[in-house]
Amino acid sequence: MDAHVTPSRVRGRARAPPSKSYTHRALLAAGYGDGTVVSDPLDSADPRATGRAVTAFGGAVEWDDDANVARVEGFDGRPGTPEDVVDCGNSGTTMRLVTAAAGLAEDLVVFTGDSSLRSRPQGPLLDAVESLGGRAESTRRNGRAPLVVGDGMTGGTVAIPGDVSSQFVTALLMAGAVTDEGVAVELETELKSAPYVEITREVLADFDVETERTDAGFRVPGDQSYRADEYAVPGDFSSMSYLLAAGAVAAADGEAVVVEGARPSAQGDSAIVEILERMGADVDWDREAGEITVSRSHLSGVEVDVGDTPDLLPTIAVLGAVADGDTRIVNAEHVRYKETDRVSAMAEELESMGASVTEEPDSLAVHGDRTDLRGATVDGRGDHRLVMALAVAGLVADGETTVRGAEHVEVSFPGFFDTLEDLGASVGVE
Ligand SMILES: O=C(O)C1=C[C@@H](OP(=O)(O)O)[C@@H](O)[C@H](O)C1
Ligand SMILES: C=C(OP(=O)(O)O)C(=O)O
Repeated sequence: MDAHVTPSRVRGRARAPPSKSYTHRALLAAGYGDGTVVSDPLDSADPRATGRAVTAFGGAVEWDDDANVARVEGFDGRPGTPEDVVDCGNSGTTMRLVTAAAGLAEDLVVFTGDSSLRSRPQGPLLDAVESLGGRAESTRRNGRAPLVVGDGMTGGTVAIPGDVSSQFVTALLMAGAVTDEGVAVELETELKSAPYVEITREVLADFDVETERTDAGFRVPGDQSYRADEYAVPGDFSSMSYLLAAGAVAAADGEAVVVEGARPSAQGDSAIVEILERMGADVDWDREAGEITVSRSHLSGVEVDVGDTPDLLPTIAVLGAVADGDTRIVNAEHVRYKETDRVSAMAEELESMGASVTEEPDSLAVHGDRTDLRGATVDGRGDHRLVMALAVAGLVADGETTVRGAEHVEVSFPGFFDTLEDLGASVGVE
């Protein structure tokens, strides 16, 4: 599907979808336990993939949209052997988290995913599962899915790089809690995307599972049980970033966009508020009410380190294209290992809208002074975050912008285009 966006002004209130990261973890934590009602879950393609894995392991997930809950029955600690291969779709979080879970299974589990997911790195996690006593292989022996995993990982100490994906650490902590020996993760390189491990630790604590930081990384004692009758998912700051960016570049004169569902949590991507502030946006976060208000103002380029916040890169790149001066997005190499290589994908797609950019291996600079955004046909490349960020750029580009692959918002923010339209944007999806 294509989204056609023409220059428009936005205003009004919008609710952020629930957090994808918290939903994945809550569903799997509930699966490790003996049942939890997850309220306000994100019902989108990626968490659905985690739900399918929990079911394949012998649990059950009932999505009740009317009651706005997912009722999860657990698989009681150790995954059973699925009857078929498990398809993780487009979801890196699912594949990483359930690979470590499958390392606990007595038999073998086969995981696959779409072509994007089958191109993403899994090698360090496979090596970790093997060194903890399980079996984990890439069928193509290239460190990528399809994967074959199982054989009863027992736990221990494992060294792992920190600069590929924090999801490896999350996966090992979640599975490690139910191993005999527990798991100590020693980081061989600096941890990127670190706040996501804190999200994990927050969710695990809410399920009565203890974890700790160590000098070398993290540790989870073994022989623990996951327990929570209910779990409530907070709003998603990565998804909010598109709505806030829309307000900052396209709010109507004297009006604002108010984003609801913004209660503080461990999400690193709440840094979008501070980034907007530094760029000169008129933004206010009422933490108690969970509301962020933003109006249109003159933006200036800044330097942003996305080491902790890789998912904000597409949003910041678009803000940089609208701002005056240079916006330098640094510490971004790990942003290349996502659904697409988002550093070069954003560079190329923004260039086709007339932006001047400089791409380096671990950074992206957008030269606002040399940029006049014009409408163009851009390719979302099957990547939900590219689609949403480019649609925001379309609000202020000269002429019509067509974003190809609009349906991929289904991964994390199924109602994205409706929400944008409700705010007054001129968008047609067909
Ligand atoms: O654990 C998570 O929920 C996530 C961790 C991050 O990935 P990496 O740790 O691979 O950078 C992030 O990009 C992804 O969208 C969600
Ligand atoms: C990278 C992302 O997710 P995942 O790793 O789960 O595919 C994302 O949502 O931007």
